Amino acid sequence: MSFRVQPAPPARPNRCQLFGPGSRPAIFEKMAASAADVINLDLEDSVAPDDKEEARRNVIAATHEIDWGSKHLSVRINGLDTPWWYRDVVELLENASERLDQIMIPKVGCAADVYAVDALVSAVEAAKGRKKRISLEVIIETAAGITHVNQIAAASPRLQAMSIGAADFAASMGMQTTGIGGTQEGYYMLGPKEQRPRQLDYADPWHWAQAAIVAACRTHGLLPVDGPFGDFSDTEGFIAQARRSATLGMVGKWAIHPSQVALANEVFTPSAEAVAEARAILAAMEEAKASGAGAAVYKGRLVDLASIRQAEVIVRQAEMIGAG
Ligand SMILES: CC(C)(COP(=O)(O)OP(=O)(O)OC[C@H]1O[C@@H](n2cnc3c(N)ncnc32)[C@H](O)[C@@H]1OP(=O)(O)O)[C@@H](O)C(=O)NCCC(=O)NCCSC(=O)C[C@H](O)C(=O)O
Ligand SMILES: [Mg+2]
Repeated sequence: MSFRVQPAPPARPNRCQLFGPGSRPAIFEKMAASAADVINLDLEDSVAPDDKEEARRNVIAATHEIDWGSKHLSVRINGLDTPWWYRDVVELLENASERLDQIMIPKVGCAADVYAVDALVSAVEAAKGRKKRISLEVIIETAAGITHVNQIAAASPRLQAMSIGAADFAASMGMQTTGIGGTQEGYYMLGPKEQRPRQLDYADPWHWAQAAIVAACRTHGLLPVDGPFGDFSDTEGFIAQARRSATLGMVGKWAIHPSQVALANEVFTPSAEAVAEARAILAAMEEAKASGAGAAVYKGRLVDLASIRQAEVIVRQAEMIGAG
């Protein structure tokens, strides 16, 4: 391993990020009452251009008036290619309460995008004497964003999390789909000619980008998060996508409808069985170490020092969520 020890990500639960339009204050209390670990009040793409100013006012008021409990309260600002983003930052940090935890930056294409927002946040934070240091989250949802994912992950000490935005990512990459996340019907493999017609084997078009995001996040100590799954009537599809993301190392997933919150929490909370197995592996490795061995056999399979690191991931996640 490099002499640079891999930094740990922020020790806070991030199993589900529930989104809601800033232009729809009627649902804010329901968002606050949800089981989501993170709340994303949106000023960007779920808010129509004519509603941008009112949405900003609604969100600022919500930081004063609503009890968000222990949730991580985040506001998605408009993209840096719009006339709104700088006023989003200035008015939020001049007027929102200290309850605001985070600003989410959409469509980040390079480290300089993060630097620009960090500079403006730092200036207004200092000018207003805000006590709580605002964290940042970025969305990787463009060709430029995935190309520069590593420099983006290292772009600011405020950065805590990085999400993939499947809808804009597909548009930016020119992917032939209007689906938001999950299985894409045109992305499949066929078996050998003589075995046809066989069921189609659907490959995963998001895998490479998700893995690149996880690698950049783990290298720089950020939380890697899967973004939206648009068809909120497709419970199985959501769970399948979330399980793939969890297996790749992501810590959570967005919910764009309240029905998705419990699904994300279930997938990203290690099961009691998984935690028990991880603890048993750690115990087996303790015995092996006591006898001077670096490797051991557990239930007929090899466990060694790498198994300790794998098991510790599961136990740490469970303990942080209070599930283990
Ligand atoms: C998707 C929705 C527009 C659906 O809203 P609605 O038709 O009201 O849903 P329901 O009738 O099923 O509502 C059932 C009850 O749930 C409440 N509700 C609805 N939405 C939310 C919510 N987000 N949080 C909490 N509660 C919610 C309703 O009020 C009903 O309550 P009750 O009457 O008391 O039973 C809507 O869900 C919505 O707007 N979702 C968020 C959309 C959003 O924020 N999109 C932006 C993120 S995704 C994106 O931007 C793409 C990404 O950037 C990328 O590029 O990939
Ligand atoms: Mg988007």
